[in-house]
Amino acid sequence: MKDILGSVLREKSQKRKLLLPYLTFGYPTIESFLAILENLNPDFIDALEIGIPHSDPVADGPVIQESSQKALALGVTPRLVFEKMQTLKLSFPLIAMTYGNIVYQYGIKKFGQDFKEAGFYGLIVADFPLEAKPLLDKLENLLSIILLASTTTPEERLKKIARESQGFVYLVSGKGVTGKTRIQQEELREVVTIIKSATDLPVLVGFGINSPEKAKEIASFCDGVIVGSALLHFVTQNKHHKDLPQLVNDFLSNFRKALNEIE
Ligand SMILES: O=P(O)(O)OC[C@@H](O)[C@@H](O)c1c[nH]c2ccccc12
Repeated sequence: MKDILGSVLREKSQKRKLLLPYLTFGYPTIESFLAILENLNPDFIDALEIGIPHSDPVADGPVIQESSQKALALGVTPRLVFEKMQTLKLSFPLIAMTYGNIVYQYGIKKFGQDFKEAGFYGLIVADFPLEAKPLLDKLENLLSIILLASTTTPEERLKKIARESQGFVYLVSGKGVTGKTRIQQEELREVVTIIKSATDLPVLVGFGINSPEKAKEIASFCDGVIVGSALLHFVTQNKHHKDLPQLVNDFLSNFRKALNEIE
C-alpha cells in the first residue's frame, strides 16, 4: 500500500507545524474559487482540503453547509470538480472531502482515478466510520483514506483508527459539527498521545480552530491544524473584494506566523 500523502506530510511535519485550510469547491463562485486556488501561497500551507458539495452534509456546521448550498446552486457537480481541478497546476497536495454516496454514484474506482489525475492525494468521507473503510478498497494505490477520530472515541478504537488511517489522522476537537468552538484541551492532549502511540502519521486537529492564537495553542501538542469555517467566513465577508485571493493569503499568513512561533 502506497501512502504518498502520509510520507509527504510526515516529512513536512518534521520541519514545521502543518496548516491545512479547507475550502468548498465553487464558493463564493466557481471563478473566484479557482482564482483563490491559483494564487494560494504554498509557503503558508501544507495541503488543501477541498469539499465536494453535497445536498445533505450531515457533518457540516452552518458556514460550510451554506457554502455547499451556494456551490450546488451554481451547478457544481463532482464531475465539474474533476474537470476544473484537472486544468490547474498546484504545488501542494489536495485532499477531497465528501460523502459516501457522492463517491458511490461517481463509481469508486473511477473517482479514485479521476481525482488522483486531478492532483488529489487523499480523501475524507465524512459519513464513513472506520468500519466502512473496506468499502473503499478499490481506492487502494489511488487515494489515501483519512480517518476521523474524536475525543469521545474509546482508547482501543482510537488506536485502530490510528493504524488504519492514511495521510494523517484527523482528530475532531470535540463533539458536534464543523465550526464548533468549545475545545476540551486536556482531553485532546491525551487523545493525541494515544493516537501517537499507534502510528507515526501526523495528527491534525480540526473543528473550531478559528484564530491564529487558537491554532498556536492547539498545534503546540499535535502536528498541525485544519481551518475551515473561519476561512469560509472570511471569504464570505470579502467575496466582492477584487483582491480576494490576496486577502486569503494574508489570512493564512497570520495562521502560518502563529504556528511558526511554536518552539
Ligand atoms: O470548519 P472548522 O470548524 O474549521 O473545521 C474544519 C472542517 O470544516 C473541514 O475539515 C470539514 C468540512 N466538512 C467536514 C466534514 C467532516 C470532517 C471535516 C470536515
